[in-house]
Amino acid sequence: MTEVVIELSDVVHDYGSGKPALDGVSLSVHRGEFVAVIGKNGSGKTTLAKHFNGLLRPTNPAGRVRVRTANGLADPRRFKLHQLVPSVGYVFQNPDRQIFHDTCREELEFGPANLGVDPATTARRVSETLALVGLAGREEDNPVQLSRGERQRLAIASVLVMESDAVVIDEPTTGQDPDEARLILECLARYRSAGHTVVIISHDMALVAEYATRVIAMRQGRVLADGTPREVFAQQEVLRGTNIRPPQAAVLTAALGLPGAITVDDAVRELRAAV
Ligand SMILES: Nc1ncnc2c1ncn2[C@@H]1O[C@H](COP(=O)(O)OP(=O)(O)OP(=O)(O)O)[C@@H](O)[C@H]1O
Repeated sequence: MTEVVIELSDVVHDYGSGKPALDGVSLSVHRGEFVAVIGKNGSGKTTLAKHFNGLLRPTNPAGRVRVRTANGLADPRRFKLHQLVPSVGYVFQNPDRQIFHDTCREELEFGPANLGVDPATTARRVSETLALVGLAGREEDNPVQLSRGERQRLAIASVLVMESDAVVIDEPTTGQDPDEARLILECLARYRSAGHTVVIISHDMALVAEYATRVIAMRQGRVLADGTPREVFAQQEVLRGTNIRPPQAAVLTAALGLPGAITVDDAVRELRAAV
């Protein structure tokens, strides 16, 4: 296992309703993982993710969060939010609504400038990040000229450009067509290949199966299952009642008594091997 970048221990979060949105969650995220947090609406995914960068804090005295900083693992409470950006970046749901500038370049310069990154490094990062998200050469375009999917990728790029160790993205593909959704996941996979950790919240099980290295399934504020996509989607009995639908390939091969294939390619391979 690589080093821990985010660690939660016995985290409870109660917004005040008396029924905690997180109910005793302990887990560690390691460097280089591509984690997908899944679960039905209201299961606590966003509340969990907001603990990863100190946006929310445990409401129980025993709850503890630590994130990797330049000086090792530390409690986010010791830092102002912007001081944690080098450790964990966060992309909110509907980041499209957070585009403010007149050009793609300015949109991407904003974060590094706030962090005090020098102009030459910022310029290099802006062009590299635009290339990473498939928007090379679009520096001077006005974001309103971009397609819906391109705007989503620009909004994600505005966080990736800060080169946080880990990036947490709440529902990166919601509202996107399948091709665009795949492009977005490809961008995140490339970001991960460059040595970063990626955590997404997603309802798209086929893409989760294909891109995530680890799946955390949530139910009523607790971790219901945690493992590789293959391990988690094989637990169809456990997932029943959560409205998490494993990818079709997993359902098909399970019904045929073949061990957990989770992508169409896997299923074809397993079926060929079985006949
Ligand atoms: N700011 C808040 N104030 C009060 N209750 C909240 C708040 N945010 C979330 N909740 C409640 O906490 C629970 C978990 O919500 P959360 O948004 O973490 O779930 P989720 O799995 O991310 O849902 P979704 O898939 O709909 O985004 C829900 O019952 C929700 O109503």
